[in-house]
Amino acid sequence: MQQNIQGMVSDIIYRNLENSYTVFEIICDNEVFTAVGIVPDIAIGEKVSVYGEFYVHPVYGQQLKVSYLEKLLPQTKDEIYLYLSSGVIKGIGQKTAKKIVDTFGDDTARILQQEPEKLLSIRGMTPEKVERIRNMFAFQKFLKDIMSIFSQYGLSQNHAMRLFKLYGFSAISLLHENPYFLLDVFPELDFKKVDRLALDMGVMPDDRRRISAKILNLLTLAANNEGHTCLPENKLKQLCIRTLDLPVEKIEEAIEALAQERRIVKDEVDSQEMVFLYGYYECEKYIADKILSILKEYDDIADIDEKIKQFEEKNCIKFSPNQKKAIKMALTQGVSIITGGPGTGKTTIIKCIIQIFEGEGKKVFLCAPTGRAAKRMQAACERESKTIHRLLEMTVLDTHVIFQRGPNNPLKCDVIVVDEMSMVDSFLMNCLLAATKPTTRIVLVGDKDQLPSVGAGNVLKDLIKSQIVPCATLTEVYRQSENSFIVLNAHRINRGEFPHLQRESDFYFIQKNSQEEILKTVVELVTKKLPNYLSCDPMTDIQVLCPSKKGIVGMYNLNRVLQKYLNPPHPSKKEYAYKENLFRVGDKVMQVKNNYSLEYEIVQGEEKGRTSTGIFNGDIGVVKDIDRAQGVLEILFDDEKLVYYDFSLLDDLELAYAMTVHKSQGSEFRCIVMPIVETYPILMTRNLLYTAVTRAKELVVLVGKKSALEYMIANQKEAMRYSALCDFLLRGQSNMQLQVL
Ligand SMILES: Nc1ncnc2c1ncn2[C@@H]1O[C@H](COP(=O)(O)OP(=O)(O)OP(=O)(O)O)[C@@H](O)[C@H]1O
Repeated sequence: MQQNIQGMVSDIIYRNLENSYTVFEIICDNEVFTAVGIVPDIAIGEKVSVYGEFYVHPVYGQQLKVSYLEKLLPQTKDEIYLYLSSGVIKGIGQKTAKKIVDTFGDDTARILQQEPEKLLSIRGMTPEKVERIRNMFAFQKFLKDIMSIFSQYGLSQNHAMRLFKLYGFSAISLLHENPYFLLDVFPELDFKKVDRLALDMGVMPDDRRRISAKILNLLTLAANNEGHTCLPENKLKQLCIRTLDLPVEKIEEAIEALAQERRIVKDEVDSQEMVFLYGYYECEKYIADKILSILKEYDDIADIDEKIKQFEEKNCIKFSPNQKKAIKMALTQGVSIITGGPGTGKTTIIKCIIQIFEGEGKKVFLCAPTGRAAKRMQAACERESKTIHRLLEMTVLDTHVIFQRGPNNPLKCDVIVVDEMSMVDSFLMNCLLAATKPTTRIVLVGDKDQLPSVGAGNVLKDLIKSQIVPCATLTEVYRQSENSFIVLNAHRINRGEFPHLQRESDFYFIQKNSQEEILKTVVELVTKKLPNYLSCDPMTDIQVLCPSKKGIVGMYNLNRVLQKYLNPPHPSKKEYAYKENLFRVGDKVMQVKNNYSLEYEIVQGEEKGRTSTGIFNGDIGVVKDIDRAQGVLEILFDDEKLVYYDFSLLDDLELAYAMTVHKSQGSEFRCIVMPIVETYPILMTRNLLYTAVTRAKELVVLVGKKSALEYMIANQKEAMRYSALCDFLLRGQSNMQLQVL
């Protein structure tokens, strides 16, 4: 229940300067309350009125979670003196404060708020100080005005303050001009809340701004949450009608107007009228056009068969005809795709291709979408491999990501090999191709049956589906030893067959029916049995992968329980509690959002001392230290990158004893343990199970219900993605053929 407390700020325990997250104490009727929240700048001694809910924090006890803080500006002479002399305004101390109240007496409050320029008559006051006073009062008024609107609609003070940072005082007039601009700035806001606000502000239900905002918001959420680069127009219209309750003609008019303004694009894909956000349309169109323009056959490498033979002899290997075909294709085509499941020889083929290209004096660049995948590629190929972001020399300017490599400064190489292509989304593919010279050959390698990219688009599958880009599909499995069932079972699962189970193997299924039993078994395995069985460190070598985040055996609960066993509290281990998470020195953690500007220093190996930026979604680290005074966690990512991780970023960090299968893409672990439970059908799919199983190098243990496992293997329904790349490729090719005729 919302409570209101009015009192004086008596202590500021912590304040994050970047996001204004503050822990502070308020005295009210001789009682001290601890309050936390994102609030405006406050000083000890200030009078405030705070609104929020009390809750009991597991470590710090009862706290008020502040949803709105209003400064109660001083009114009387004495209050103003106390307030100004507290140092709340830079450059004004006790002496000046006294002069101000002595000069203006009971009129001081009015002068400060309405005519601060009159303060210039006081010795020591400068125009800058007057400006600071004016701004401070204006900011308080701004917050009061905006919160008087926001608070009725469940919109937070945090959003109000972020708006101020972006637009200053003009945020209010922008809000009045078009309340829906809030959704452009914060697409994650609930449309219904903003809509209620707008309607109450006088926007008519059939106002074009309202309909346009809904259309853009639906397309943005479809891309961010489900990976669609476009939506069928009919579906979009229905979704709009359902929320807005307006006739279809009104929605059609808004779609046309948005298309005229080039904020969206309408185009027919696969005989269906689709609607795109302009950016995604451009991305997919560019990818298709660029691919078509670099698709060509090269004949500059002589005696390919002989060169492959030399590689075979040197590496004591005999390539299958299919593998040889894949190698020749990559050596002679402008763009090519090599796809196959685990152990089908993709890495071996990449090595052969690189050696032959390099033997011809060609410069080859290797890259992958994630740091861990790039590292694995580097180790396997014994050559430098970078993340695509690093290859493109990414920098950040005012929170905008900029790639130094692009059409005017392309990558200087003859060949680019991209591994783990299934994880590359439309945006990244677009940027990579933009930085590729027309004469650079591109070899795309990946497993098409893995989960698709987190970001919008369906790049690898669309490229394959088009049948325009030469593609080799590897099916024979080479990595097998007598007792190894991981690879064998991954392929069985991929074919829809139940895994082969036998004692003394590296693939186990432990049947447990209730969620409580599954939880108990997973915890026992990770903390006791498997570390003994594999002689390994459960922190680094064993990874629990969950289909879902919630529930008894969901990621959140498993993390809480496993932390208790694997990194229990100790007086020597510093802790910091943030929202539902408690971070402790020694914890295994994971970054869950791309942060392009986060700085790190390499502290191990050849590159020791190098500094750079960028910690990405899925990167795993260990908390090395916690400095509450500075508000930072020291985290070592990927065993080598040391980051001073500001508390303001903690929304992007999770415990990683357990992680979702989606987050594990592109990573490998010695052992994976996976609870198998009945959950949402969309999370009980064959390719989710397949992705999980293929993460393990030495041991797979599935724990749960047999019927749930059978359901997953049978459920081929992948989350469907709307994208247009395949269609654009086909269309582009037929246009080119028409031009030739
Ligand atoms: N033609 C072949 N004959 C014998 N062994 C082979 C052949 N091709 C590949 N191998 C071997 O099979 C194993 C798996 O190959 P590789 O690592 O290249 O597969 P992969 O597709 O990259 O697997 P993953 O995706 O799991 O990394 C390696 O030990 C490799 O030496």
